[in-house]
Amino acid sequence: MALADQGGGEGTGDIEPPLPTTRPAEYDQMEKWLDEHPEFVHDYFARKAKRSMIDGWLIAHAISHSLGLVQSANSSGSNSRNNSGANTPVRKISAQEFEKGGLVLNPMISTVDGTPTFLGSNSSHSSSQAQTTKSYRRTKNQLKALDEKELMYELVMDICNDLDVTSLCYKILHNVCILLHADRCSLFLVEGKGTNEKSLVSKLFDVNGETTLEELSKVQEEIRIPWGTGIIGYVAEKGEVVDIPDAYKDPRFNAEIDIKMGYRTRSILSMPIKDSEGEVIGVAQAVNKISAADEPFDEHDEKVFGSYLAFCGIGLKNAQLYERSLLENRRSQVLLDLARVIFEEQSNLASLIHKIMMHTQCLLQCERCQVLLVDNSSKGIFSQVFDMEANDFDNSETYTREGLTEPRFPIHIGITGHVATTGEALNIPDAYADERFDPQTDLETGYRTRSILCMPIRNAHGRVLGVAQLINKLDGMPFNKNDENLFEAFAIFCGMGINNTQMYEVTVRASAKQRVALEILSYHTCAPVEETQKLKNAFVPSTQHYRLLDCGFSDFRLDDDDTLKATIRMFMDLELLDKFRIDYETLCRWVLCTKKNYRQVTYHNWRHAFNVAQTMFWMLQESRLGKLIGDHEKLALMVGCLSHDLDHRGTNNQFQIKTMSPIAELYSTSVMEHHHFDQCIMILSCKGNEILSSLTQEEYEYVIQLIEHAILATDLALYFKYRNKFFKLVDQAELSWEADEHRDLLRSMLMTASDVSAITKPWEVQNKVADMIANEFFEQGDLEKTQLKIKPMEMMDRDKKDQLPQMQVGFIDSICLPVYEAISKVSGSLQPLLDGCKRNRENWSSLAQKENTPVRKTHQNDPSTDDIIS
Ligand SMILES: Nc1nc2c(ncn2[C@@H]2O[C@@H]3COP(=O)(O)O[C@H]3[C@H]2O)c(=O)[nH]1
Ligand SMILES: [Zn+2]
Repeated sequence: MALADQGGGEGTGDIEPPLPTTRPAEYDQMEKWLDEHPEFVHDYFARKAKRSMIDGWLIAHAISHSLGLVQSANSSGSNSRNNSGANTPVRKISAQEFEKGGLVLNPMISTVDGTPTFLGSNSSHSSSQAQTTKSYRRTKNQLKALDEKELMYELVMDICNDLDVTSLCYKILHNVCILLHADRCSLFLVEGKGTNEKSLVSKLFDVNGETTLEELSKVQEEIRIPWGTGIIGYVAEKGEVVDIPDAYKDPRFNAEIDIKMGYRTRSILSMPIKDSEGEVIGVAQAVNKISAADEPFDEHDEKVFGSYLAFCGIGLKNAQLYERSLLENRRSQVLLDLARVIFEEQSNLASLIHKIMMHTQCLLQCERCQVLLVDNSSKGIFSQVFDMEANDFDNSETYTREGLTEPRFPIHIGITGHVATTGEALNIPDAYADERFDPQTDLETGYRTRSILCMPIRNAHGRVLGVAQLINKLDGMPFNKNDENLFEAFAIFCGMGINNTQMYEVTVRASAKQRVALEILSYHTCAPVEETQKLKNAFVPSTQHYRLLDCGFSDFRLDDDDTLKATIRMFMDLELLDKFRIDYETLCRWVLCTKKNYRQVTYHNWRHAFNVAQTMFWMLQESRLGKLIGDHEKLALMVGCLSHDLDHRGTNNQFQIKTMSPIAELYSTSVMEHHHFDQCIMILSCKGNEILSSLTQEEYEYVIQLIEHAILATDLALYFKYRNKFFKLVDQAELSWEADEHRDLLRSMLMTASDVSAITKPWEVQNKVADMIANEFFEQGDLEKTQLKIKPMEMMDRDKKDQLPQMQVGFIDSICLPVYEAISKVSGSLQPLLDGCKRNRENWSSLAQKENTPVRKTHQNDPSTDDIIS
């Protein structure tokens, strides 16, 4: 292979400038040099060859003998890239390959449950491993010495293993000459089976015992005989033998061929060749029996001929099946190649269609190939029209790939319109004879449309996306069944490719829109400058002042500004600003922004987040945990607490799922918690809010991972999942500070302990907070009743309000006491939380007794309760 022949493929889209038409002398020198240095060529190719070059090579070598379309490197001395098909290796395949022997390949698409599929059921023959074998053949004289039985045996053996149709036909004729002592023999094969246009085509004509196959193939012209015409047509149609002693006396005999060949036909013995099912697949004809007295063929000859052709029929059928399986294989290669191109090009519709058209044009060899896309918004018109002519291959500079957007024309006109509206494929041999054809464009352009093959392009759901149309086959014939089959497969690939590309374009747009939305959002999320400056300049009172280290702390006395300053105070006391080089103004902005991103819901608002952070602060400062928990962990826990319910909507995870909210579409478990974390990240990455910006990349990733873990841990479902492991470790005194998993578990438990810490507060505080929680639950319950028309769980049912005390006892028993008991065992200084929780249990319990209803272990997230939401 000459490298110059294959260079610069179109396959990957990188078009190289065309080389000059006359090949400069240095090219020849260079090529000579390359020929002499194969190692260099190999090395160069291995290092530098582009994908397109390799594809070109593969295609050229996979189907290298396609009807003269392969440009030989040294043919006419010109560079092949300037010939038709420049830049594209696909030019080297032609649909005519598939016409070989007049075979119609099976349709490529079968239908499974109404869905088109390429997986055919006709693969039985294609798995054939058979090869054409070159066995030893006896000479003519050796054969003549055999008796008739032996001869028949030899001649049958001679053909039984040959799977090449041409060589097999040659052998058959050669042997028939010997068997029948005939001067010449011919063989015709049936074409167009299953159609109304069956005919007989000469495979080999006038073979005598002497001519070789090579000699014959050089001179033979194809002779096509219409079905039922002449002697051959008669034999095929009737399936009968015809024995004619004197041809010139038979009206079916056509003397023209004798005149052309300068030959005199006397006797003829013509016989059908049938396959194993008795169907005529060809006709063999022996001419002029060689005998001393010019006797014609006799009954005995008929018998011998008949017996031999019975075997030939089977052999021929096998060879045809084998040939077809090879072609099907080759066709699969072509389609695979197209599939690769299509799936490589997902981003640009125009370029994708250009590539598809190029492949189609190359394979189906027609003058024009068009793809018309249906307008998505106004279904009655084609929005884009792509048009490629055969000579566009030669004018790649002038050819524009962009689809013409003007003029838009209505779908209801002409052939394309018919296909787009009905979804029906059309194969029109003569456009002007079809009333649906609109000759207007021909009139305007002077072009003459003859044959048209037009197919709908559909997406996976069967919606017509557009229409693909081929005009005028280059060989002047109408489009045939094979063209239809191939083109249908192309249309399916087109549909997939166009669909993918359109989806990709939609996704790109959606993503751009989302980015715009995020930009706007982050502008509004951010704290206003004045507020940041005010907070930055404000005096931050001490921990004592805010009683932040008071276990019974409550935010009730504090106004919003105080909650902000108290938050900053906690960061200061934990020395997080110094340790993580957090810019003070950035911290102020971040705290403000975090607060702003809590909604004004009844319970899950900023105040809740602030209280949770305070409990965490208290635990980190007051207990021995503070010494064991690392600074990065402390930072993550504080950021985690403040962010853990960001953008809460006052409704729980189950509600998101039941209402199919967009958040539930994003996540299937810990739905809201994932959203809280996403919001946290969004704020942390907002300009001016980057409190973690001084961390190294590694530290940053670690802290973010800890924050995520902390926020997700506030999903009580996860608390239930992991707590037993933790309780066991604590009970068996096996909790180890060295083990990452143990630390993870501990941090999770601390998050839960902080999250539900209102339950540990003095009674007035707990009572008020419980009321807030209950009210938020009732609000969700109201929504469930009114919007979802479902019965809410008791805890959320306003009508069951009176049951609050026993439900609080249930909540304490199932969730709170176990966690406080466990963490008090880890650090004795956390005991006040447990004590507070127990005191509140007493209070709720005595209230429940007053209500005189049994205490129920009820909580939405406790799997041990009956009321767990399904
Ligand atoms: N029944 C009840 N549930 C509570 C109480 N305090 C907290 N919770 C629940 O515990 C959950 C902890 O995580 P969230 O803050 O998301 O939501 C909280 C409520 O669902 C309470 O006093 N009573
Ligand atoms: Zn919470």
